[in-house]
Amino acid sequence: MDNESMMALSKQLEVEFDSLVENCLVSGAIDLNLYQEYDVKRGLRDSSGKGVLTGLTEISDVTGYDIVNGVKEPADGKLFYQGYDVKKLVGEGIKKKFAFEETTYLLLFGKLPTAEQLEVFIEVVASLQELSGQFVRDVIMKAPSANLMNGLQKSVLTLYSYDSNPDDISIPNVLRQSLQLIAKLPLIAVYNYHAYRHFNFLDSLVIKPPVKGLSTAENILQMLRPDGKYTELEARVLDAALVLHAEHGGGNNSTFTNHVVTSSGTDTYSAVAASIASLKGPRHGGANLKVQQMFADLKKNVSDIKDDSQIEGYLKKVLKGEAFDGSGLIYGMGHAVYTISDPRELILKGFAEKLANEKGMQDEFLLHDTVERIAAELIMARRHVIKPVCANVDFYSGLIYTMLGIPEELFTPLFALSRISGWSAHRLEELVNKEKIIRPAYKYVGHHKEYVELEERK
Ligand SMILES: CC(=O)SCCNC(=O)CCNC(=O)[C@H](O)C(C)(C)COP(=O)(O)OP(=O)(O)OC[C@H]1O[C@@H](n2cnc3c(N)ncnc32)[C@H](O)[C@@H]1OP(=O)(O)O
Ligand SMILES: O=C([O-])CC(=O)C(=O)O
Repeated sequence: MDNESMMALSKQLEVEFDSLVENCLVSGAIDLNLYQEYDVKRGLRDSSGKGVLTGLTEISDVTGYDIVNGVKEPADGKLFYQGYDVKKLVGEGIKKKFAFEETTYLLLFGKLPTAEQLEVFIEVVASLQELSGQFVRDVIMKAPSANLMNGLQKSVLTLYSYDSNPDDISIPNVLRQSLQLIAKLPLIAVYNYHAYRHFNFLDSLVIKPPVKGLSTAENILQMLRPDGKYTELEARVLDAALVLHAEHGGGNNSTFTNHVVTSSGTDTYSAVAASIASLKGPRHGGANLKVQQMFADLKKNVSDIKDDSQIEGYLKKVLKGEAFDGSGLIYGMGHAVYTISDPRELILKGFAEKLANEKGMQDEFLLHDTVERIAAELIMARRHVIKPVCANVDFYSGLIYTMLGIPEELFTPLFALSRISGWSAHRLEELVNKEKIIRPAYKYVGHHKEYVELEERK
């Protein structure tokens, strides 16, 4: 049975299927007024859009408002990891080589490492940075997925079978597993990409091991490229991007997912695979890929990318669900917490401009800048402004990765291999505090009915 027939229904069953779809649509529709009547916090938000308080954390602080004379005012976004401003962690003028490793240490252990502690930590991670040939052959090379995030989930879930103590959720064991996954995920992502390209597009299959002494960012670039070469600027920009994606509080969808599944007492591989599943979504980390695809679509539909009115026309169609993927969303725009700005986007925009000038891609940068400006105005005009709308971390990351020669299939996996540091820190925090199982309530709004025997149903 080939893939298509395995997933396809016969013509006759297709008709039956359509009526089942109809049932789903009717049965699943809940009267929207009931949400107000029962004061349901849809999307775990209150009526002002603020997230419902569901936990406490010391790992990071994400703010989009200032309190001025006791009143909440939209403000430039701020992001602190373990109390430190993320702008400082990225490194002044991006001079640091191991900023992502330093950030991971900080997130996991709550303090900045000394030079010696960082050196030891880098060595520990490097010693775990390997995947056996057997794992690459039996797991990564088998049935590669077009969306590498599914390949990442499969690989992470299968590592459970290679662990002699997988279900132990004591802190030492979970820390060991977390460090192993942090070390291995860059390899898993790059190897999944090579396998996908080889089996689907007949590209040469080059599986290179990581090189000891290189940073995670450098190793990603050297494992990805056939000649293994990269410039210092490329490695530093990627390192900075990894720092900026590493953590974002307990409430973002993939980290909250991790808290939810961790609270059930499940194993580390299942918890991380669940977070990867969440991050893949286009309203979360998957937005970086959608932004890239949306710009490609815009260029197909707009004859002059320097003409603001044509760009506005295209974006209006996107918002109406008449262009691009029909979702009505302009990807890379909007945020659940940030209002005036996302601090990560501002830093990434700076890198994007620098790289664009170096690589002669100023037009591409200017197009992003124009879309960012017009999209914010259009979204705010359309949704009767509850709060200002800004571009988010996913808006410029794809442009940066493209300028670094990183293929779009790896955009969201790059997010995952960075965010795993934050997920791990939150999983450990959940376990250290022996939290209760997370179990919100759902109000039943259906009707109780008498059971009817099969032969009596109409
Ligand atoms: C790493 C990250 O996860 S960053 C986010 C990445 N995601 C994206 O870029 C996808 C596009 N953006 C979005 O879908 C949203 O802005 C989200 C998911 C990020 C945040 O959603 P919310 O917290 O619900 O946003 P918020 O409360 O500010 O605004 C909600 C309203 O604005 C609309 N809106 C918000 N952003 C957008 C957008 N980018 N395009 C179109 N409409 C938007 C929503 O549809 C909603 O409209 P409604 O009130 O008529 O239903
Ligand atoms: O906080 C959020 O909701 C989404 C986000 O920006 C992230 O996870 O980086």
